[in-house]
Amino acid sequence: MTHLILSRLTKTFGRETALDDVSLSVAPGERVALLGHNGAGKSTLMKIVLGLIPADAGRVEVLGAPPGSPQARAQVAYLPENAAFHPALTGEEQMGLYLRLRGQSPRDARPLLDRVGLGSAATRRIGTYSKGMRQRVGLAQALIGRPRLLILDEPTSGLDPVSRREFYAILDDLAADGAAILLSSHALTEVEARTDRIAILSRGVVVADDTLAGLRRNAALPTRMQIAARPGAADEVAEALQAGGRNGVTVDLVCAADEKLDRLGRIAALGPLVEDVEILPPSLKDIYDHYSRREAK
Ligand SMILES: Nc1ncnc2c1ncn2[C@@H]1O[C@H](COP(=O)(O)OP(=O)(O)OP(=O)(O)O)[C@@H](O)[C@H]1O
Repeated sequence: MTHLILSRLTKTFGRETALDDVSLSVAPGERVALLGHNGAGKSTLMKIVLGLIPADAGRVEVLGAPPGSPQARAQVAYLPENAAFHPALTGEEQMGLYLRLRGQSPRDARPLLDRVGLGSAATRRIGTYSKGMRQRVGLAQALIGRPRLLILDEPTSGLDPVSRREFYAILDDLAADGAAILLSSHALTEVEARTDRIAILSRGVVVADDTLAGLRRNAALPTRMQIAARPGAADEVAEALQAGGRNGVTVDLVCAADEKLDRLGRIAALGPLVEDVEILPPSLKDIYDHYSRREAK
């Protein structure tokens, strides 16, 4: 069973179309990133999945049940963008509170905090935690009751690369245990690490839904090459390759994705005139901009 199915979802607020014919699914064990600019519709989509607001049209299935139904709620966890905790409570006390609210023993607080790497800070007040640590409290809270679908709203924004990696490592374990994960973000650089699929929302429309490799391939953006010429040979190299840019001994070349091998062949044919070649593939930002600029289909 696919854990989350959205089919032809539409939601408007007055004259504002927040979601326009959105279809998306997340299978067990899959980590899907939902990317989009401010106002693209990410939070609206999540609120519909959680059953907090209704869609105008379309179908939503959360673990085979309607969103917000007791069956769905029992198996769905949510981490809001700015999860707030009581600063005077320790991590353990705060988790104990959440556990009691879910009808579970507060004794489970410690193992949950251990799981997100907060075991050693469990008895410290949350007011003294860093942003990364507070995000982990949020994740620990989301893990209560072994949810099968996790909805995480910008969980990695503001985290440093190490915290982000550790966060993804926890998500890896959850996915390996069969949970489906949908997380939102503004930036491809933040989710590139370890998600299985990336869906890009632009003005309420899904403009791309693919693996990062697939997005890269389909965007077919130009590749840059920096060719280090032998001292004194830059002009000759630039001319032979009909390259525009030149910076000292380095010749810059921009070519279409499908011309890359041909260009490399020509560079290799220059033999000793060339000392080195650096290939700079399109950046994640270039790829994201390519899709998010694309008009709705
Ligand atoms: N309750 C509401 N009333 C009116 N308009 C709303 C409401 N909620 C969302 N919108 C509008 O719907 C659109 C999508 O908003 P949404 O919050 O889903 O975007 P988002 O992708 O989550 O943005 P952000 O990254 O800034 O959180 C926006 O144009 C927003 O102004």
